[in-house]
Parts: sequence; C-alpha cells; structure tokens
Amino acid sequence: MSNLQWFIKYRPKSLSEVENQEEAKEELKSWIESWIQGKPKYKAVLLNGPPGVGKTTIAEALARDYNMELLEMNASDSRRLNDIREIAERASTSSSLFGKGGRLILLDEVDGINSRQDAGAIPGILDVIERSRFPIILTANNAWDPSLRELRTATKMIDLQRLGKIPLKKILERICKAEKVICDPKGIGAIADLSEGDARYAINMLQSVAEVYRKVTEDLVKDLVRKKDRTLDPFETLRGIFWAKYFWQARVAATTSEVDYELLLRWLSENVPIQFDDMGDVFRGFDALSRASVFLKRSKLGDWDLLSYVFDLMGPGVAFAEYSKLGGQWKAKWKKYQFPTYVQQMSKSKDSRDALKTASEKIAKATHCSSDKVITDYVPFMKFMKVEGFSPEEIKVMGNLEGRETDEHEEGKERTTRARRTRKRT
Ligand SMILES: Nc1ncnc2c1ncn2[C@@H]1O[C@H](COP(=O)(O)OP(=O)(O)OP(=O)(O)O)[C@@H](O)[C@H]1O
Repeated sequence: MSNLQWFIKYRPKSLSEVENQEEAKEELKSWIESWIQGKPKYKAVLLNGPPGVGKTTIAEALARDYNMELLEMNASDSRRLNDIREIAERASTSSSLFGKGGRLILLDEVDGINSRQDAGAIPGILDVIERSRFPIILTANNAWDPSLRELRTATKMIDLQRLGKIPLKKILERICKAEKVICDPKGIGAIADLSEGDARYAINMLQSVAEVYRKVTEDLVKDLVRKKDRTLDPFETLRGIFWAKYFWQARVAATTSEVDYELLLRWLSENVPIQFDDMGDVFRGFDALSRASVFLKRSKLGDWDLLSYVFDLMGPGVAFAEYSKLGGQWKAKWKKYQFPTYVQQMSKSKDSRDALKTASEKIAKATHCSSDKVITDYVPFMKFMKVEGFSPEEIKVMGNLEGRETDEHEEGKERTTRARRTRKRT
C-alpha cells in the first residue's frame, strides 16, 4: 500500500469531481468567466467554509479545468507574499490570462494570519489584490473574523457547505473501491456520522481502519474512535509509540497525547536512547524526530496540513525505527522513562524566569515597548546600572536571558492551540 495519504491521493482533479458544492462551483465559474471577458467585478474571491469541505481542492481543480498555473501560498507566509506580489503585477507578455501561461493565485487560510504579530500581512494582501493582473482566491475557515473585515469588503465571498452524509459516503465508497477495501455500508455510515462534514477527517479515519484490517466495519470504526477519544499522559504516550505493533497504533498514540508537540519531541528525544539498545535503531529514531521537527517548524508558519507528517514521524517513524520489530520475534521491552532534561532545567529556573518576566513587564509599561524587546535590547545593559524599584531577585536576573526560553515556549503553546484544532482532524 502506498504511503501517500489518501486525502491527497484522492483529491478531486476537476470541479466535476468535487462533491456537494454546486452553488459555490457555479459562482466560481462565472467569476472566472468575468475575467475571461475582461470585466471582473471582483479581482478576488474569498472561499469561506469549515475545515475539510474542499476550499483548497476547489481552487486547485478550477486552475486545472481552465488550464491555468496555480500559484499557491499560505497567507501567513509574509516572505513569500513579496514574490507573489511581483508575479501578480508582472504582465504576462507571451501569454494570455488563460490557457498555457495563465495564472491563478491562491492565498490559503487568511484567518491564520496573526494580525498582532504580523500587522503588515492584511494590508499586504489588499495591496496584492489591488495591483494583481490575475484572479486571486483567498480561503478562510471563518471569514467573519473581525480582523478580516477589510478583506471581506475587497472580495466576493463564496460560502462552502459542510458535506452531508450522502456525499461523504460517496467519497469514501469511491476510495474503498479504488483501494480494493471491503467496506460495510454501516462502517462507512459510522465514519460519515463522526466526521461532521469534514472530508479530510473522514478519509483519514477510513485509511486508519482500512490500512490495518483491509475492511471497514462499524465495530472497527467505533473501536478506533474510543482509542482516539482518550488523551494520554506522557508516559502512556511513550509506551503507546515504543510498544506499537502497527502503524496506526503509534499514530493514534502520537495524536492523542496530552503533551503539546514540541514537548512530545523532547520526551521522545530523551527516551529514544533509553528504549532502543541497538545504535542503528537509535540513529533511525533521531532521524525521524529531526524530520518531525522540520515539518513542525514549517507547519507553524501556517502550513497546517504538514502536521500530519509530524505525527507520522513522531509516531510510526519512531516506533518502526526499531528494526527487530519487523521480524516475528519482537517483544515490547519495559524501560524506565525519564523526564526531558529541558523540563527539569525549566522547572529549576522558574523563579528567576518569573522575576525576569515581571521586571521586563514593568519596564515595557514605562518605555512603551514590548516586554520581549526589553529582554533582548535593554536588560543586557541593566546589570551595569543601579536599578530602583526592583526586587533583588529581579535585579539579579536582569543580566541573563534565561527568561527568553520560557517566552518562546509559551508562544509555541499559543501557536499550537490552532494546531490542536487541526490535529483533531488528522
Ligand atoms: N467536496 C469535496 N469533494 C470531494 N473530496 C473532497 C471535498 N472536500 C474535501 N475533499 C477531500 O478532503 C481533502 C481536504 O480538502 P481541502 O484541503 O480542500 O479542505 P479545505 O476546506 O481547504 O480544508 P482546510 O480549511 O482545513 O484547509 C481533499 O484532499 C479531498 O480529498
């Protein structure tokens, strides 16, 4: 069986294969036709709808149907926005808007932009829309977010519907047929019920069951959900991953951990050399973790689909780094797992980090800048000064930057809140 995720493998190639979004498809087609006639009322459309209903898929299918090159970027990737701006402005001299050389620009997940951290992103997108010589599609899970008001005004909003049970079942049955998986209608119905209109979630669940059992029944689906519903503490997560006999067991353990992703990477890194006796296994374990870390960084830039690979690498990637598991004789080994050294160090330095935080907040208030800036730019000089109004502990910690790690960790947690929502779907 191929390793490619089924929701990617079976992504519709043409609008005609996209289920259940008839109205949206018609609106999109007439918008594109207005570009063909050279009189677009709107330069951009905003596809609005919950996760997994086909926003990205529809944009890709539209480009293919009209033989256009799709320039795709995640809206929160502000570095790439400059490239897109350049391409969008550049008149295509050798080709027309459509046919070979024509372009369609897709700015995915505009509601993923953090307008506090990246204040220039939305004005930047508005600017691209204004100057673009090519049609632009934006997507959002919640286009009614107050921060998107200006984008709503500058675009034509097209709503996508949650997928009903019938279209979901149709999508799943088609995949079962192509993968030669025996599918019991009740099993397929159970997945459709549980997915709440999210096709990606439904297809992922189908794949999790089918890859192990080659069939999909109601009982197998419910069993998987029971396992997914419970969150695991760090020690249970480690055992779930290291002791997994099947790909899906390790994946479920990674996706149902109560530990956030960054911390789980540290837990696994600390314990890979404890669990594995063979150096080759240790090497492969760390290799999987380092790749997971790369995907995690990229997904935090806004490409949340990549989280799926983070789980594959942290779960099955680590579990099957132990090659002896691939033979018939493997037995789970009980080991005493350790807290990550990082967590121990962080808890030891908690008091001084707290002091640094309160001190920097006081200075930030007085100097009208962020407490982050205080820590990086001001505090290093303060150890040379006599500082009034601060406690001895606060003064002591001014000279070092221990607190930065906490802030980054806290930020990491904040960023992963959104990812947690995504994780539920993978
Ligand atoms: N209407 C649909 N018809 C057929 N397949 C669909 C449909 N919607 C989604 N899918 C399947 O679900 C997968 C995920 O869809 P897609 O990425 O387009 O969702 P999305 O609405 O953009 O979600 P998100 O907001 O999370 O990015 C697709 O790769 C495709 O396999």
